[in-house]
Amino acid sequence: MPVAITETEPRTAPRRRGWRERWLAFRNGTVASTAFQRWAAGFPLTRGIARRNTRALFDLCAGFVYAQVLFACVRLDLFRLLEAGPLAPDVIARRLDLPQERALTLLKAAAALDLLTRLPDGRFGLADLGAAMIGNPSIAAMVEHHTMLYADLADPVALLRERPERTRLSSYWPYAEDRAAVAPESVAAYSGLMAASQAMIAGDVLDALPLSDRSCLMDVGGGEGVFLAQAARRHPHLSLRLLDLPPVAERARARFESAGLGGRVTCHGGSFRDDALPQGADAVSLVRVVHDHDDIVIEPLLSAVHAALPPGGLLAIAEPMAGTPGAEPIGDAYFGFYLMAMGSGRPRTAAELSAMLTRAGFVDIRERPTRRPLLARLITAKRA
Ligand SMILES: CC(C)=CCC/C(C)=C/CC/C(C)=C/C=C/C(C)=C/C=C/C=C(C)/C=C/C=C(C)/C=C/C=C(C)/C=C/CC(C)(C)O
Ligand SMILES: C[S@@+](CC[C@H](N)C(=O)[O-])C[C@H]1O[C@@H](n2cnc3c(N)ncnc32)[C@H](O)[C@@H]1O
Repeated sequence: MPVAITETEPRTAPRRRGWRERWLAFRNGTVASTAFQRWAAGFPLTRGIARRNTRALFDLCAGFVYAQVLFACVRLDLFRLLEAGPLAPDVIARRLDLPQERALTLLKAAAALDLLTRLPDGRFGLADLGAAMIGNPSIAAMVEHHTMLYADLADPVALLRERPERTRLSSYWPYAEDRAAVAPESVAAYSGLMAASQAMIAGDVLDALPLSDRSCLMDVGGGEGVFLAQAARRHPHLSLRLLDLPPVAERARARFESAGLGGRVTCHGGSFRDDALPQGADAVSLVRVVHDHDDIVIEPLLSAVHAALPPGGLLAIAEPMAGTPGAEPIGDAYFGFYLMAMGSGRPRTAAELSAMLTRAGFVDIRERPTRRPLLARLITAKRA
């Protein structure tokens, strides 16, 4: 069921501000006091909250360590080693070429993080999170990719203060650097990563996206075409178009040919910043594209999509969004800092996207719930 998009940003009613601020000042002063912290950690009615807060703050301090435990598991291919079943620590140590006590340190850390489980006989096997890594190999690719992100975030204050000309991530995503042309060799890495990780979201988005009454879908910034290939299989009546930078569109063309879909998809190489959009589609998708770009790029793009659609034409925006209930750190913290390091774009709330769509002339703007909104949410809009 589509749902109305409402403002999720906190609003403070001016009349209540004085009361709220006084309460916050009292609360913060109390929580900051070490005497109160000690008391609350012992008092039966506050003990649970105090322990949760201590743990939450500790987890924030330790996040990098936890991430590096996962990174070591990925680098050593530990999850695949355990796919066939649990193994004893000395066997694992030999297979990973690690000293026994170091292997045990890793195994115990991974078990503490719910990646592995330790059986009563001392062997280690996959737990839920480790098993999920096997089913989604693109998570491992993201974990490897994070070495670049963490290098850029080594001095977060410098990143916040200055806008560096170049970062590891801006070189990785060359279109973020606003270069006139993007070379074929510079798109292979990011296109491959996007094609792999698209597998995690295409199904969720297509489950929620009504396409049965459409005849032609154009995926703008469609990468290597993984999203369109899934759309093609679900909707045999649809004709399909993909627009991406020329070297990416070329990779998509090759992928469609080898999947036997060459006859159904037209690939256009061009830039949505500089070139007119191809005409003729009655549905357009922007999957993980809007958040990559600043408003100065997205506002004209939405107007161009509006102009390229016929009356009643459908636009779909799918991406992780800021302010997603239960996933706030993914939008505002992870993608906020990721995109800042990349030097282009920002995570937007559904309400912000909705306002941008209204300004571009779209109507009937609604959110269509997806299975895993933390990975991708979907907003559709129509040309009147
Ligand atoms: C079997 C029985 C009886 C009981 C089991 C109980 C049960 C129901 C357990 C649940 C088990 C289960 C189904 C677990 C599933 C877990 C899943 C699916 C986990 C998925 C995790 C996904 C992750 C961690 C995704 C990470 C994605 C990242 C880091 C994406 C980064 C994206 C980037 C950097 C994109 C860049 C593009 C740009 C530039 C911003 O546009
Ligand atoms: C983050 S990727 C998303 C790819 C794909 N939609 C997905 O979700 O897997 C953004 C895509 O937009 C493309 N792109 C960036 N700037 C572009 C431009 N000016 N014109 C056309 N495509 C562009 C990139 O080449 C890349 O394929």
